This record gives sequence, structure tokens and C-alpha cells, in this order.
Amino acid sequence: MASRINKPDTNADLELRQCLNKKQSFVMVAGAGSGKTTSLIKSLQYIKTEFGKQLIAKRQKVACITYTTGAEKEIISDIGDDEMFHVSTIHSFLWELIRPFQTDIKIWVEKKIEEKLLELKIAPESWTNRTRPTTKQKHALDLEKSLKSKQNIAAVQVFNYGTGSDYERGILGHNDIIKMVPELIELKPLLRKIIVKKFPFFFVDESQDTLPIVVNALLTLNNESPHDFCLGFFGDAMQKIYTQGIGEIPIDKEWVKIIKPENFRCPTEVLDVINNIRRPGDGLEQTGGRRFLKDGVTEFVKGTARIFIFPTDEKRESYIDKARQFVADNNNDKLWLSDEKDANLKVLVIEHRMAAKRLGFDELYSIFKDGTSDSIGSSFTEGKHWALQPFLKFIIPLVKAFENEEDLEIMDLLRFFCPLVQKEHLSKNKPQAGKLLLELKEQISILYTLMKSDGVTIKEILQYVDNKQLVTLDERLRSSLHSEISLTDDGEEDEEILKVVMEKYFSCSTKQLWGYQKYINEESPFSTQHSIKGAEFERVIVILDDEEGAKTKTISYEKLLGLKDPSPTDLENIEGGLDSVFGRTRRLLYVCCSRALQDLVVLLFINDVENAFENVKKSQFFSDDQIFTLSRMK
Ligand SMILES: Nc1ncnc2c1ncn2[C@@H]1O[C@H](COP(=O)(O)OP(=O)(O)OP(=O)(O)O)[C@@H](O)[C@H]1O
Repeated sequence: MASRINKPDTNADLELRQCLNKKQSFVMVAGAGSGKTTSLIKSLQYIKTEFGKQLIAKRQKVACITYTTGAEKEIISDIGDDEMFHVSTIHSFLWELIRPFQTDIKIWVEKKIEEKLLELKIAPESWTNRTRPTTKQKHALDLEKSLKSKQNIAAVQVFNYGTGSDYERGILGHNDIIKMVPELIELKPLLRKIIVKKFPFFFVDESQDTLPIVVNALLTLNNESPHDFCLGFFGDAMQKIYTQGIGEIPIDKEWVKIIKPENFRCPTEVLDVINNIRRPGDGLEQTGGRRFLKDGVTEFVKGTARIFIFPTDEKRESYIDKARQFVADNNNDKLWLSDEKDANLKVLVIEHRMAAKRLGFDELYSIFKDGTSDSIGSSFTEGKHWALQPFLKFIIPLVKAFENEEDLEIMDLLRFFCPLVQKEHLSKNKPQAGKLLLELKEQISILYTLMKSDGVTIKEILQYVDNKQLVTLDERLRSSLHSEISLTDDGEEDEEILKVVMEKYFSCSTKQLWGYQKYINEESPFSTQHSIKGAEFERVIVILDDEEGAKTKTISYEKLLGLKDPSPTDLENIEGGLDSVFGRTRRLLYVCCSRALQDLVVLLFINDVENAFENVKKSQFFSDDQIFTLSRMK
């Protein structure tokens, strides 16, 4: 992504600097592509130049909270990895803040266990004769587990942050951190003083999706020290795509509200579309668009925007290809046919499952996602589940390096993961270096053949690398591989669910892992619609397919386009002035379409194409000449 730091100043940047000079808290609210993140980055640079020496002398830092690790990396790449800036996602930041307060953490955890016990003790009061036996069994297990936690918590010396909480092992999960730290900030004046002193400038990007408890804790910090603390929120309520996000920041009149009316990202054809999508939402209309200088004169990029309406039959993939070919031909742009990173093309799907199907890891996806727990499911989609680590970190990179004859890479991987080449092993066993290397080479070659063969299971590969000691497997993986002891994952895991997952995982074909690795490493063009916040791509395809994304019940493109009637709950929500499927879907579509730097393609899959054609026309998101069906592509 291009650097943002040297973009020309806008009025908003000048206003923002006034706020920084006066330590005046502010919100910057503006539409997609208006340069909010750019203003944030430029303000970091300004702080460094104007207040850098002071901050260093007082050992103070600027806090900058991003929504994703991708955004964190982007900001760091622009401003440099300077100690003065603490750029991080909210969970890691909150953990860094609270980590030294181990006594407070322990008291909070003890209270949490007590609350859970109380909840479990009163739960049977609401049972009826229709309460299922499984509910009762789960309740008994949970009660036993919580009583055990209560007994053992005193012995825990140190708490750490991990995936999924396991209090007895001193591990706090994401949910604990996001609840605990704001609670402690509200409760502890000393903690507030320390934070405000350490971080006199505190910025939050994508503030609309920040949890209300976090925003409120930050507002409490601001009240603590309104003259020495500059809190800044950068966001857009129309881009709130997570139900729990706060949306608009509740500020009083003391705050400065900075507006950015322009859009700098989207070409004019795309800008028209996103303005049309947004208009019924809050009416905000952006001006300008992506621009360039020609002979000293500013010109706007026109770009293209089209919507294709296709039937929901088994030929979906060929229709996607058809649309890409059509755009490639009409725009005279071969990159529309490429899946390579250089093409800067993104296909935005509603669920990871749709990407899994297209990349050939749908079975693996189903094993970890269907009927499992939230923590198993999300660690799979984040590429963090322990059972998958040997493949993601070692086996697949090793096999790829072998295929590409990258000997240095092979040696690096072995040095890092293979116990046979570790110093302790070498000094203890004194193997003949030449012989050992030959053996390893032979084993890697066999591993390569196995990984490329049909019908080889994941279990067979894991057994092979374990037997040959090519890598040290996680204990949980080894024990389940050898069916030795019962599986235990983090505290929130259900042992039975995990057992089923592992059984299916072991008998799954290794073929499924290739597409998965590609997806996790962001080497495929697919992303989910919820994960591309803040990003931008030259070519964007947004897939609207309620049938395929049926599991995502909170979003319905068919309802938004008037192709399906609202449910009684939808009507209740609208009447009650609550957020509804219409608002949520409109915002998600707005976020997705506003990622395009050059060309936008929306693909709508629907049963009745002709009826949809009329409704899409009525929606006025696209002009009539931008709407295509198979018969209108000739
Ligand atoms: N002042 C400017 N002049 C020219 N280009 C700019 C300017 N400000 C931002 N841009 C460019 O506009 C694009 C959008 O900027 P940025 O990502 O900062 O917007 P944003 O408001 O944070 O977007 P979103 O809310 O959609 O995530 C980027 O490509 C950026 O380089």
C-alpha cells in the first residue's frame, strides 16, 4: 500500500494540529476514503517533530489503537518503528497496560469465578421438566470446573494473555482482557493516572467498531485530566460492521468535531455508487475522488463500476470468470484475469466458507467450524489453532522450499524446528554431520512426495514427522496422535468436541491444507467482507449471495435490494428505531464497495434474475448502463 505520510494537507489536518497543540480532545468523523487514517499518520509525524523531545525526556508515548494487525503494520511502515509510538490492536494494548498489575488481575479473576459460580448455582431455578438432559450434564461439568478453578486459583503466580482463557494455568483470553481492563480503569484512579501520564496523546482508529466499554473507559481517562490528555477518535458510524461496536462516539460540546468532506480513494464512477448506497443511510455525500496531477492540473480518475446479476445455480464459478473476462475485455486490463498478488484484485465473500470452497479446503473448514466451539472455530479462521501449526509453520514451508530448491530456507526451517539439529542434541549425540544431513534430505524428499500424493492423511504426515523427529510436536497433538491420554485444550474447550474435531482432522486429506495455507498467508485473492476494513485494492469484486452465505443471518443483500420481504423481527426493529438487517447490510456493502481504487464489480447471485434486474435498477445504486445480466453481456 502506498505511503500516506506525505499526502497533501487538508483543512482537517490543520484543524487537527490545532487540537494537538492545545491538547484538545477531538473526533474526526468522515466517510470512507476521506483520509482519516492518513490524517492520523500525519498527526503522529507532527507530534514527533513538535513534541518529540519533550515526550522522550518524560518517557511518554503516543498510543495509537488500530482495528487489525494489518492496519498496525501499515501505520508502523509509514511512521517507522519508533519507540515514541505505541501502535497496536486494542487487545494487545490493553494487556500491555494491565500486565504489571498482577494483584489486581488476580482479584478480578477470583471475582469472575465467584460470579460464574453464582450464575451456575441459580441456573437450575429456571429449569422446567422440558430442560434437556444435555443441558443438565453440561451444567454439572461447568459447576465442577468452576469449583476446581476456585480451589486452585490461589496457587497461580502469574497471569498471561493467550487464546481462550484457562484461569488455573494463568491464561486470560481475548474476552477477559476486553472486559477486565476497562473495568479496572473505571475502578482504579491510580491506573488512570499512570495511563494518562504515560500516554498524553491517545488515538483510536476505526472508532465506530470499538466496544462501548472501551470507549467509556477512555472517556473516563479524558475526564481525569482534560488539559493534559489529548484523546482522538477517527471513525465513521456508517462503517460500523460489528454489532457490538459503539457507532458514533458520545461526546459533549467541549470536544472538537473535525469533518473531512472529500473522498481521495475512489474513482468517480465508484464514488457515485458509494454515495448512492450511503444516501438513504445518513445522507452524507462525499465529493472529489481519487486524483492525479497532469501538467500541474488536478484530474480525477474515472474508473469503472458494474453490477452483474447471475442465477444461483451450480455454475457460479464460471459466471465469476465470465464477469472477470468481460471487465478485462471492456477495460482492456488483463490483470482482471489474474489471481497473483500484483494484480491487486480482491474477491470479498461474506463467509470464510465461501473462500474455503473455492480454494479447496471446505472439508477442513467444516471439521473446525461446524458444530464446534467459538474458540476452535475462530482459532481456525485466524490460522492459530495448535493442531494446524506444524503444517503452517514448518511442513508446508519446508515442502515448498524443497520444491523450489531453496537450500538456505530449508536449513533455516530445520534450525528453528528440527530437534536433531539443535545444539544440545548435537553435542550430546555427536552425529556425523554429513550423514545426518543426507538422512534429513532423504526424509524431506519423502515428506515432499507424501504431501503431494493423493489419499495421504494428515495423521500419516504427522506420524512421519514425529517418528523421524523432524519437528517437535505440541504435546496436545502428540498425545492425541498416539491416543495416549485425554485431550485438554484451553479451559473453555469441550473435551468431547475437541476429540471429534481431532479424529476428523487426522483422517482428512493433506490436499486440504494447501488452499488453507494460501488463504491464511493472504496469498489468495479472497477475503471476508468483514475483514477488509481500512484496506484498499485496485480491483474489487464484492459477492452478494444470500443462499451461499445463509449462515450469516444478520446480513441480507436480498432484503436490502427489496428481493425478499422483511421478517417480523426486522419490522419490529425498524419500528423500534433499532439497528436492523437493512442498516447492517447497507453499511457492509458501503464498506466493501468503497475499497476500490480503480474498478468495482458487484456480483449478485439470485434465483430470479429478471426480477432482480428491475429491483437493482430501482435501488439506484448503479446507473442503468452499469447493470448486467448474462443476456446483457453480449
Ligand atoms: N490529502 C490527500 N491527498 C491525496 N490522497 C489522499 C489524501 N488523504 C488520503 N489520501 C489517499 O486516500 C486513500 C484513503 O485514505 P485513508 O485510508 O486514510 O482513508 P480513511 O478515511 O481512513 O478510509 P476508510 O474509512 O475507508 O478506511 C489512501 O489511498 C490515501 O493515500
